[in-house]
Amino acid sequence: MQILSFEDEAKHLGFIVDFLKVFKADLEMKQGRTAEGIVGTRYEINENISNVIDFEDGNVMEFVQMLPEIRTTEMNYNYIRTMLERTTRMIPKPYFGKVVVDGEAIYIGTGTIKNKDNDILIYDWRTPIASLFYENRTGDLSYIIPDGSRIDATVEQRRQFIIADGALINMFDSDMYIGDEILQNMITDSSQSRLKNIVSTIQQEQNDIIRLPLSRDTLVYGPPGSGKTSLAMQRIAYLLYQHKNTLDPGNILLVSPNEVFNDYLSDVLPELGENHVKNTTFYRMLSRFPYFKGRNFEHVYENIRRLRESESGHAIYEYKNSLDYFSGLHQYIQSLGEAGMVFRNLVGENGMFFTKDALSHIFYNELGSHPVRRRLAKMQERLLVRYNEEVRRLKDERFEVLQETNTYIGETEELKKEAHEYAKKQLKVVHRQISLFRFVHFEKLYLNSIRDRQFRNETVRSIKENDFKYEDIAPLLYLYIHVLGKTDRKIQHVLIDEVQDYSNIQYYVMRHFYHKATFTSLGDPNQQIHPGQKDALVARDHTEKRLVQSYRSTNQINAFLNGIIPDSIKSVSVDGDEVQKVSTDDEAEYIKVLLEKDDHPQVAIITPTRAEADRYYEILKNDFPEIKNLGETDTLYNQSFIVLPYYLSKGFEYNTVILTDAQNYQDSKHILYVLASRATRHLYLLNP
Ligand SMILES: Nc1ncnc2c1ncn2[C@@H]1O[C@H](COP(=O)(O)OP(=O)(O)OP(=O)(O)O)[C@@H](O)[C@H]1O
Repeated sequence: MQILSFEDEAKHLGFIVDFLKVFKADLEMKQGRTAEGIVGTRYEINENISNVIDFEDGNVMEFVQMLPEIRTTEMNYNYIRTMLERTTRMIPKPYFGKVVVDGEAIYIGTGTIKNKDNDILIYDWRTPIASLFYENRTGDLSYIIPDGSRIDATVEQRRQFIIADGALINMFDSDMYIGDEILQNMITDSSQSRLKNIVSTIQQEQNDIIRLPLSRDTLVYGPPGSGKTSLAMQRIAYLLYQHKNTLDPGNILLVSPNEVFNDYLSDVLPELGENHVKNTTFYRMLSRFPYFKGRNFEHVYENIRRLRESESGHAIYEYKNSLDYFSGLHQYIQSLGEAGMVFRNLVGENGMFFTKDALSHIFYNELGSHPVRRRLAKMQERLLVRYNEEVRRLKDERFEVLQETNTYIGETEELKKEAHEYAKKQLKVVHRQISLFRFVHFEKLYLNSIRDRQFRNETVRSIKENDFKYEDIAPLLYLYIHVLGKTDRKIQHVLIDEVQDYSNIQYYVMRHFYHKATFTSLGDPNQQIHPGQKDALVARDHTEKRLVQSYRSTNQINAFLNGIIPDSIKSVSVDGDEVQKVSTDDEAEYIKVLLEKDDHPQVAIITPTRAEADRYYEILKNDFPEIKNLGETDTLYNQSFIVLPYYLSKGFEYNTVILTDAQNYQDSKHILYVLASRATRHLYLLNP
């Protein structure tokens, strides 16, 4: 094998950059021409055809004949646009890696580029053969092609490149990640935002997970900084590439603890283009069902705060999230076909429309042979028929009254309209109850599922006050989804980040609702910051993977983390300052002096309460005008200087982290662990 020197590689890069530039110019020209073509065809259609479509004349046929041509031109246009976007993006950095496989050089970048003869000049990192690069070693290896078969290959060389503005800066022949300079540079580069595109330094254990088949559920556990969120993103890009004919971004859902991921995704994965992957939170699932509109549910943040700040509330929280309650709820749902379904009276402005007993009679006696969800659907149909009859009856009745009292003559149509409006108004509430299935009393069903009397009474009280707790969301959704058979069939893959923060019942709500989807769930049991204890996740038929290495924080910070939870992290990072434990009477003053003295590119001041975050913000905002007080529903993620209460820090990463009043976490080692692991370079604990 001939080993290319730096000069040879620089020459090759020059050739590729020139090729891309010419390719780009060519695409721009084609784009112009295709756009003109589309405009021209549309013009022709507008001028000659659509104005006078005439079946006799035959120009409909002419139009139909033009359709494939229009479609091909538009597809062509879209293809050119995608290629142009890709080429423009790749000119400054066409590739980042190379493997020489059985004598052939394979250059790897963020998209595939071919020349006119269809030779591949650059391989997309998601192609099967590019997988060899991420094995991080040379020798006899193999990779898997889409039909599932394994191809043996001898990797003779593995090379990484640092390229900027189309010029070769450096290159490394590397077959081990230890001493991987590019990875080290990336880890220590604090100038970047939280989530970087890690495509050029994906590690072997991460690569294995990214490339797991779509058809199986996967559960990934790994310590803070092991790249779980990053690899969730890369996995999305990978799956979309692998299944480009059957999967589009709209078929993938990312469930994360906060709302910021849409911004990340388009920033981090430019290869996804403009197409957006859907992102949701568990809480936001509620808004999919208008049944729950008008009910006030506690947010997860309020829930954590309430439980941390008060002695009470823990027992009921734990009860409702327990496997015991969940299995009871499930059995209860199974038995509803036989007995126990609860209905509401349907009452309009003018009195009773349908009693709950009558509804129950229909459900159990008239429709008793059908499955529950079918019965309810049929009941809804029948109720709507009854509603229409009643509207008609009320309208006629009203029309008569209006006619008798009306002093003008000849306005029958207007009177009919007025009577109709009146009738609909009388039954507006009833119509809403029917169409939203509010004739089923889900709150009552929920209460009946709570066997513990005291918890049941407590729940009755909070429901009466329209003060639903966070832990009420999952059982209510579970009931609603099961009883009515509601599912989302569009989503084919769900990625749950921070899965340790969900209880079994929450997890199964998602499993059942997205029942066509397979799941990749990622988390870390050591990072559960919710104060309530819960049973471990019971996930069936999962491929379970564990990550061990952590790429975020300095060795000193990782050592500190291992001090909190022994042997939890394997550090592959760099050395930095010692973790600072500071005793001070005036924490705010200490922070001011600290931040004025040195340049800290990104700082997060993490406080034990919301009130404290507000207080620090007030104290610091004059001296540091760029400071931002992070709110509970903010979606920003790349602020250089923020103050935030601890429960909002999940998933963030900051160059410098300052924990105020750190003695607050003395008895909550998991929280301290999460907070300390947000720091990449500098960690200060004030009054620990
Ligand atoms: N292979 C890699 N190459 C370079 N950087 C990496 C790699 N894997 C992870 N990182 C970096 O490590 C940091 C942590 O990654 P990420 O946030 O994905 O970890 P996580 O496991 O989700 O952490 P946490 O559990 O604390 O939320 C990020 O800055 C990420 O860019």
